[in-house]
Amino acid sequence: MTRTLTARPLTREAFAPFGDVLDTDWPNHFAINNGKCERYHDLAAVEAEGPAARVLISIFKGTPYEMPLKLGMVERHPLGSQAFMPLSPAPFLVVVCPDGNGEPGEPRAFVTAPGQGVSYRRKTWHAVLTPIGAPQDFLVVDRGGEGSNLEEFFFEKPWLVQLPEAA
Ligand SMILES: NC(=O)N[C@@H](O)C(=O)O
Ligand code: NI
Repeated sequence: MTRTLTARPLTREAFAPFGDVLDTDWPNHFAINNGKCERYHDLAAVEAEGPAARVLISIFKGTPYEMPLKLGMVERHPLGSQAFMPLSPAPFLVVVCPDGNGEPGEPRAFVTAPGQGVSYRRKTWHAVLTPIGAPQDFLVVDRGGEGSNLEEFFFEKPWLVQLPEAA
């Protein structure tokens, strides 16, 4: 029997065990540049550990996945965080799992608000970047350097992740 879960709207509180939400619903903000700009400060910590570690800024041009998502694999980055900030105001699907002795526990699925991003904390199990309905570009901040920064886990039975409106 296929295991199904339904994504719910992303909130800072629900996502807190897995990382940080990137949006301007954030108390730590202040005017800069003579008041011509508002800085939403320190939304997430960037982690970059291990040999020759450095922080990378990249652009990912993502292709949408068919929904409901057939989730067969989650991954994690033991040496660094990974942040995805969409360059267009469309929701995308975020799936994370708690860790249980080095293996992912039951997934939790979220749909971002348009324009909202996420930063996965180091070692957080997550599905790969999952745009919904149309191609979407993202600014990505993650860890470069030597050593392997990728662990993958393949579920014995895939999860079926549906969007809220499909529930
Ligand atoms: N492979 C890669 O850089 N991206 C993944 O880590 C991902 O989370 O999408
Ligand atoms: Ni990743």
